[in-house]
Amino acid sequence: MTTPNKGSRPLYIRYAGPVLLETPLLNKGSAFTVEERQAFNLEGLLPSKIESIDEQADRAYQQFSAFEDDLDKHVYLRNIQDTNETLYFKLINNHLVEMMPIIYTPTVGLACQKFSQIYRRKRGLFITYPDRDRIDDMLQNATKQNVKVIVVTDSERILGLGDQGIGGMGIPIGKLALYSSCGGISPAYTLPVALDVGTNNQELLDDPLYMGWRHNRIEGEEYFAFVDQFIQSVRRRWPNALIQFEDFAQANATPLLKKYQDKLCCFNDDIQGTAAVTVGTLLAACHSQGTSLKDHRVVFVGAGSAGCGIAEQIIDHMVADGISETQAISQIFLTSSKGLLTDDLPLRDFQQKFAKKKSDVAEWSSSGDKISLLDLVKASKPTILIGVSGVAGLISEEVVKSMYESCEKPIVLPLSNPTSKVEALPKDVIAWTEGNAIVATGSPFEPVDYQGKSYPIAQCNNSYIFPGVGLGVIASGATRVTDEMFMTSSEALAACSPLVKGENANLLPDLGDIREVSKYIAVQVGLKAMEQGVATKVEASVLEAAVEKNYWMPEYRSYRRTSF
Ligand SMILES: O=C([O-])CC(=O)C(=O)O
Ligand SMILES: [Mg+2]
Repeated sequence: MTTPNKGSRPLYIRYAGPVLLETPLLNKGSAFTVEERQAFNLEGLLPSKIESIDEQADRAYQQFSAFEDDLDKHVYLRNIQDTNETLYFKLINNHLVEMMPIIYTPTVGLACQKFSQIYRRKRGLFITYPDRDRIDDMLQNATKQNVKVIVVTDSERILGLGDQGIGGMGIPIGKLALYSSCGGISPAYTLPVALDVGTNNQELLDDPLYMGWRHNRIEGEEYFAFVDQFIQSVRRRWPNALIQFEDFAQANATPLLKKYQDKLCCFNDDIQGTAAVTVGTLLAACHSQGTSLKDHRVVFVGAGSAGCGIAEQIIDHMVADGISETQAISQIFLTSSKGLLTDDLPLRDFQQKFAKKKSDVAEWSSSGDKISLLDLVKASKPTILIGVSGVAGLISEEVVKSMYESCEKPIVLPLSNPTSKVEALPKDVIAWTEGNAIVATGSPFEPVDYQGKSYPIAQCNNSYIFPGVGLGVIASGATRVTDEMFMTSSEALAACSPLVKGENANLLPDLGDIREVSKYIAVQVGLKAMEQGVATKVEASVLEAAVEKNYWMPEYRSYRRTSF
């Protein structure tokens, strides 16, 4: 990576002595120079050898490699993050492919479940319901002064693991680590937030070590009023900050997005980010097959906000490809535990438009009652199958084989996270379809060997999207995140797919290339923001330069002392 950094400019700082070594954004540990050690009262506090960041990273990598257990590795890395953020990101950048599953999906899921057991040091803000009248003060206490990106969760639906109380804080921390390592947004500008509205997870409530508010979840009007208090405080403190909603339960995710989408710079990653990466993956798959998305039939396993969000974006693309919205909707089928969504079932707002007329499809049911996934696959002959249910194993051998009977090259995306929740294992899908399926998953999987051939499994995870979208928003100064900006991010991702280069290449770019991909997405998203009038218009070359300029790389800056 050769991106120029603004790192050569010295930084004027107020801290010295042990406090400087305890400030993760500023600490350089053994890399403090002789002059800095003298100027900042550090003499005697460190071993004498002055090290480079590369030497430090080599030592840290050796220590990391000595751990066998992934959660231990996670704790180790989190500890470096809380001690020296520059070194943390240097290490992650040097070993992104190996470390991403440790700092993010799937290990972060376990870290959330065990948050109170593995807790070491403070990071981010915990905003607890009983303190709701002091949120302005709490935002003043944040160690970061110039916050540009906030990832906030209320932890009610952490990955596919459900309510994790304040343990959900692991997710904003993990997502923001990717903002910095993949999206080049300096950690000085990022803030993870956990809204502690209680938990309904009895195991946590009974756990003496649980560190959150021991109370059942606040719901309804009080809940929405509390979230609004938080949002309004953020607007007062950092009016231009981008807010990413993460892992809210379905029942709240869509209303919150609808409420704030047009009023502030925000998005919901599980709805819009997941949809964008999925559509990007589908576009890449279509491109490799020489097909158009508008000619596909899509079955969803799971009909929550993520599934409906993906379905919405697929429809937008089908319409852009030239078919009517009605036609597009007729090619999309969503199933929940009650089978195919039909108009005789109780439906959430966001599910309504996808429900089929029961009278039109009643005969598809083999039981005379609900239309099961298998019934649906037999009747609708899908070419794309997407798992967003959070339930392991729902995409069965029978279902995939039945799909394969009427589709030579099925596209199968079991997307649920973490790995333990995946709807089907890639190796099974490949075997059930005699090596003919295109498979992508939400969590990382090793390539599959089938009959002497290796099949790479793309990780269709929103990490391909949100860092680039965030960088694009910041670099362009966008004030809103529109649906069209997400649509653009899908197309930009698909344009980076290496599959076109060879039969066995991966559907999505290598993680090792994710920084370049994020920059490309950022520029496209920024241009779209300008086109839509939510960012000030500049030449593309000016935006490209802004993306480069905003792209932070983990290198130490030299320090000068501010006069006191
Ligand atoms: O975190 C991930 O890997 C993807 C995601 O947003 C989710 O599953 O909630
Ligand atoms: Mg999420």
